[in-house]
Amino acid sequence: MTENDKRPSMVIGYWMSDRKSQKLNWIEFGKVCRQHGYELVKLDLDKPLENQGPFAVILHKLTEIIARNDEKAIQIIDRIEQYIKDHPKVLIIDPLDSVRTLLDRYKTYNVVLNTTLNNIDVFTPTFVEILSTNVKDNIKKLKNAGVTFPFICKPFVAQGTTYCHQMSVIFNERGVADCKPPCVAQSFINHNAILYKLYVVGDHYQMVERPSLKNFYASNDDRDTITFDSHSVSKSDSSSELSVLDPSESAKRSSIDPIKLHSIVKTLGSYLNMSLYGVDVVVENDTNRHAIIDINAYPGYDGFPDFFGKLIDCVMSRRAQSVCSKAYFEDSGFDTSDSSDEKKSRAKLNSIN
Ligand SMILES: Nc1ncnc2c1ncn2[C@@H]1O[C@H](COP(=O)(O)OP(=O)(O)OP(=O)(O)O)[C@@H](O)[C@H]1O
Ligand SMILES: O=P(O)(O)O[C@H]1[C@H](OP(=O)(O)O)[C@@H](OP(=O)(O)O)[C@@H](O)[C@@H](O)[C@@H]1OP(=O)(O)O
Ligand SMILES: [Mg+2]
Ligand SMILES: [Mg+2]
Repeated sequence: MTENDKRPSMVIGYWMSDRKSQKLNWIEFGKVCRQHGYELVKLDLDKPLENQGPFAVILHKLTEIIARNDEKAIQIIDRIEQYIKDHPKVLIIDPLDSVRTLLDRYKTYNVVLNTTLNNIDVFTPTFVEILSTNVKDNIKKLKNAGVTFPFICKPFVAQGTTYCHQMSVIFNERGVADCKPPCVAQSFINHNAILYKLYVVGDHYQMVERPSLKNFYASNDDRDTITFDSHSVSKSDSSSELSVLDPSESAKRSSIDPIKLHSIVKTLGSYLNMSLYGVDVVVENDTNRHAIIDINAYPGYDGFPDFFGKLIDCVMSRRAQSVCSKAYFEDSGFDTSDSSDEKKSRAKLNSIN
């Protein structure tokens, strides 16, 4: 055993679905954690966390549990929130309230609307919430909000359910009957079928290009509603016919502005209070304005180089920040030496080693 092996570790409690951990090859992250003095332990959501810790960090993708909202799911989330309340020094990536905001498309678009990003030509397309099935009322609502045809209809819940990626493009008043409330109606932005995905891990980010929906025009106003699953359009291997530009259209490439992307990350990180998220951006034809059309908690990170290296870096820098935060000082009576939780954690791991 080397000196390094004997170094006491902090415990990172994590939870994500087995499907997600397989996709990310999560076992490898355990090795990266060890190299940095952390131990990775999967949370058993059916048992009290008190007996599983103490944890220095809780790292999670709980979107599907939060979105489920049934009795068992509520109990699980309550348990986690109670643990965090009882252990204010635990770092949670990301805070559950912040994730809840992102699970609600309407709230998310409102956050973007209220940032300073508008000053640099980054915007969220005009949107309105549709809560009723009354077509007449909905037409009025859309008009008042300034949502124009064609528009895209997206389920309120943004992640974690089977239906949350089922969308429709609506071309006329007749099509308004196809809105499936509760949903958000959002003006369609023509962008030559190119989507830019901005993946964020703390202070690091990476942009990847993806296929997207083709251009649709107000002059297509007699068309029937198009329904689609977003995961069949904008994955790296998608080849949907909805992404094929009409032959008359030039496939002129939009120019994505790296300075705008940088500002998006810097601005949204603090407004959202999130470390692990993805932002979908399209560049409007002709105007070159950058539209934020979607924000995802803990996205796929497909194509993100050295994801685990950046993730542990994010954990460590967020810990350093939280150690310096007011809460820490208040709670520890200005004693910046080991917290009792950390001592217990070390003792436990030393006894295992
Ligand atoms: N306002 C818009 N204007 C034009 N195209 C849009 C708009 N909003 C969404 N799209 C298209 O629809 C697709 C799905 O929309 P969105 O990203 O909101 O769905 P999602 O299910 O949340 O996606 P993800 O899998 O990234 O979470 C986008 O990838 C893009 O091609
Ligand atoms: O399917 P992928 O791996 O790509 O990841 C997708 C991820 O699915 P997973 O995390 O469950 O795998 C989705 O989460 P849920 O809606 O399912 O909660 C959502 O965040 C998408 O935006 C991600 O797509 P991306 O934005 O990265 O293209
Ligand atoms: Mg998206
Ligand atoms: Mg999304």
